[in-house]
Amino acid sequence: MKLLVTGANGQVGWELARALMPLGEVVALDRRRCDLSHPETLAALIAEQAPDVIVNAAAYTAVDKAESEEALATTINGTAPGELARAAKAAGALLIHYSTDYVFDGTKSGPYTEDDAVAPVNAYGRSKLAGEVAIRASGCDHLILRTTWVFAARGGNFVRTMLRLGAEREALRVVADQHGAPTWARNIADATAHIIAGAQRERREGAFASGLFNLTSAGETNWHGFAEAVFATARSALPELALKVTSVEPIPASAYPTPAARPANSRLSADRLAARFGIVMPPWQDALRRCLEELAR
Ligand SMILES: NC(=O)C1=CN([C@@H]2O[C@H](COP(=O)(O)OP(=O)(O)OC[C@H]3O[C@@H](n4cnc5c(N)ncnc54)[C@H](OP(=O)(O)O)[C@@H]3O)[C@@H](O)[C@H]2O)C=CC1
Ligand SMILES: Cc1cn([C@H]2C[C@H](O)[C@@H](COP(=O)(O)OP(=O)(O)O[C@H]3O[C@@H](C)C(=O)[C@@H](O)[C@H]3O)O2)c(=O)[nH]c1=O
Ligand SMILES: [Mg+2]
Repeated sequence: MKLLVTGANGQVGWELARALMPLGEVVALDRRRCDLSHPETLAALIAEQAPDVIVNAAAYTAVDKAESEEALATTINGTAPGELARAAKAAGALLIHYSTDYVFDGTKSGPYTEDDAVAPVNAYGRSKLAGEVAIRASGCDHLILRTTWVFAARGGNFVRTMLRLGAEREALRVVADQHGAPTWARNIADATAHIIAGAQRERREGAFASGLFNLTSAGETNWHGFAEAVFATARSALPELALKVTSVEPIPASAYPTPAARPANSRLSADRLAARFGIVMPPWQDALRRCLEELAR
């Protein structure tokens, strides 16, 4: 089996290059070799590579910047996945694509299921929704995996931002009225490998159906709770990191103005993924500890 990964230098893309190895030949392309801001180049690239599976881990993920660059974000997150999907259809390949909790407005009280209505409140969310719609319209075999609050030992993410700020400042203020589940890129990649193996088995048996699945850590918190857990875990897992921070104040989002609005509820139900692929993701606290232990090494 030949698997083509886009966004090879991203949090998830980096982990995929390792996690997919047991499944076959992995060709992991970074932005330089596969640029989603030029969707018109993708059909030829896929035809030439002739993969059995395409895993699209490339995305425009700068949520605040997307407010002033919505056209570019939409090209990368909307138009390009549509082109990959049409190329996947032509090649008879399976497309795995990642989406986000930010397709929701966050007004639901419980966890969102895959059947809940979408209503993005920011440009990034609209661009990611455009990608989902374009993929569905292509008719290729696909699985769209919605994840949330991704972190990893490398790359840009909230954990690394908190470790940097916590080493610089004594007091931090962090939003406490946005709720979700931090998800480790490694767990996403490992789950993806398991999902691909299951999906390819289904496709061989003629039992495959394309679909949408939530893929997030078990448990929930808010950004303030996550920040406090980062510092508590770092104090034991990363003792050599001199943390200055002594106060982490919980604040409402209204006291932390940002260009992009963010949903208050980002919690996603994990039931559909468990039922189809038998995957139960670990609690976010366990993933955080393992990630920080890795940072220490
Ligand atoms: N990060 C998060 O919190 C969440 C992410 N997701 C989704 O999960 C998926 C993986 O995200 P994640 O790994 O966290 O994101 P990252 O931001 O860590 O990685 C995204 C990668 O995409 C690459 N990229 C950006 N623009 C282009 C382009 N024009 N052409 C090709 N590659 C490009 C970046 O390249 P470069 O390294 O050169 O900048 C980067 O390597 C995405 O679909 C994202 O929308 C969903 C929920 C939460
Ligand atoms: C740095 C900082 C952030 N915050 C707040 C801002 C925001 O509400 C929250 C998280 O900030 P971030 O900018 O890290 O989060 P953000 O970039 O919005 O994260 C999102 O990224 C995209 C790609 C997704 O798909 C989402 O699932 C989600 O992970 O923390 C504070 O309250 N205090 C701080 O010091
Ligand atoms: Mg961000």
